[in-house]
Amino acid sequence: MQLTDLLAPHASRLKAIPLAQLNSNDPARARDFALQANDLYLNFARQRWDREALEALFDIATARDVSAQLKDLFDGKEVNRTEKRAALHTALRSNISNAPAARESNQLANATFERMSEIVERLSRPDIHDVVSLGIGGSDLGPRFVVDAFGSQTPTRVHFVSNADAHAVDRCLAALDPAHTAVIVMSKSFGTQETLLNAGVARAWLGEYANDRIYAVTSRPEAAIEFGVAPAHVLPMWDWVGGRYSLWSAVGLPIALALGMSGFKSLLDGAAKTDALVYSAPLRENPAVWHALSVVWNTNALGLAGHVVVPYDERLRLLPAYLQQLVMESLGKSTRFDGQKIVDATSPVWWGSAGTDAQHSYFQCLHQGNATSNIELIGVVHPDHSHNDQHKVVLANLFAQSEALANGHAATDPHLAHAGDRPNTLILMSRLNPDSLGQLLALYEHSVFVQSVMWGINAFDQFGVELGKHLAAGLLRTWDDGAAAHDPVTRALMDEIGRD
Ligand SMILES: O=P(O)(O)OC[C@H]1O[C@H](O)[C@H](O)[C@@H](O)[C@@H]1O
Repeated sequence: MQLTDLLAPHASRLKAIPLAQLNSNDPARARDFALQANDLYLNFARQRWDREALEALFDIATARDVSAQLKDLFDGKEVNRTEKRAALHTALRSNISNAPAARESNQLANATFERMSEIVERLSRPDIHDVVSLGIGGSDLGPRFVVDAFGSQTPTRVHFVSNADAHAVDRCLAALDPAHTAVIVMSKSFGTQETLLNAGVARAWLGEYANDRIYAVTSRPEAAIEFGVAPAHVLPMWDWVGGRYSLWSAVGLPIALALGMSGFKSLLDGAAKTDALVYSAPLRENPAVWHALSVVWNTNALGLAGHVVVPYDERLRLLPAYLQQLVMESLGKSTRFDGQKIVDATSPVWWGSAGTDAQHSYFQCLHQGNATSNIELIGVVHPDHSHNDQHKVVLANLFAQSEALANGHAATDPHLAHAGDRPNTLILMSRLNPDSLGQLLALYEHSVFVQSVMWGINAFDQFGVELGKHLAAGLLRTWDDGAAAHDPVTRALMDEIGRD
């Protein structure tokens, strides 16, 4: 049976009760619908659900075998069924599972960690001032986000270039000196167009320094060596780590360079704390399951097609971009494992940006537009600056927005009325540091996996990104004859650029 049908009786009951009333009728929700997950606090009381609806959701999660599937994930079973592989990103930071595949992967990860340490040390020499990381998607978004969050804690300045548009690489290199710069080419496949193009530009720019200064992280070392990377400069990736789950692997090298190995290790340790909790907690106490069920509820019971993430901390400004790939490349699918079409709606569109800036932009629409989105508000209790009064303003805004979205405001003038009933989740962390960030990111990863189980999706393939790449390659092959083989609109576009 479809989720929409299973949840429909609860949805119609709850759509008739204002969210403010749900909380005033049952004030204990404020505590009972909250969980502590190590240093993270999650509150789901402003979700438009009640105890009965939650029971139904947990029953569905039980029927869909969420606990067993989570165990399979950690044990290294072939959860990536279309590509017949494990997805063992948890083994990059935890050794919870005793399954041989998980153990073996954990050992490889530990050995790679040692090699990363050596490379970090080698690149910390005084004549290297800057390191440029070239990668895209999963080989860029995670490290870029974490390095942006904490800045460089070491003398090494780390830069990122991802886009095929060469303005990006030019702009980055123009500010650097080849005599004092190293380059890391990050590509699991070592076949990604954007990355290889930018790597070619960087290699030429490095000139005489190229041999000594190019490093690579890839699952195809032979391709990296052929490109000109010294074998000792190549760190491994494995097919059991998906790109968007790879910041815990050697793809985290830019993080290790910016934060030091100890900072990178703290990130891994934080993720391991969430792993341990998610692995052992019963469904009803499992933060990843609660989080996943809130997304499923909003999508399949309330019909919301958007999920907005607003971190009230400038350091987390790139979190929404990171989550967009993690979530939507994992769950933006409409075919089940068994090849059947999924009739239920699947992943909402995830988007967002840092608060308080977001309040002066699209919050108007969240408050008074037709409700289309679930909203996730994230706060950090203790800042790492000394402007405590200013920090209070940030937290007051976060709390106020959550209340306004949920409870609304009655007014006789309809232009001034706020309907409320905008569901939102609150996540607080005591402090933002690599450990707590690791905890948060692992929580999102596990929530994505639980959502995938609820929808019957393989969270670890991404065939949807191939068609566009394939068409672009075909266009390039026939570029000079006006892309004759393509459709009338593409031919009109080719004519248009040909006229310039
Ligand atoms: O690491 P790479 O092989 O260069 O892949 C980089 C990215 O590109 C692909 O097209 C996928 O959509 C992403 O999942 C991947 O992270």
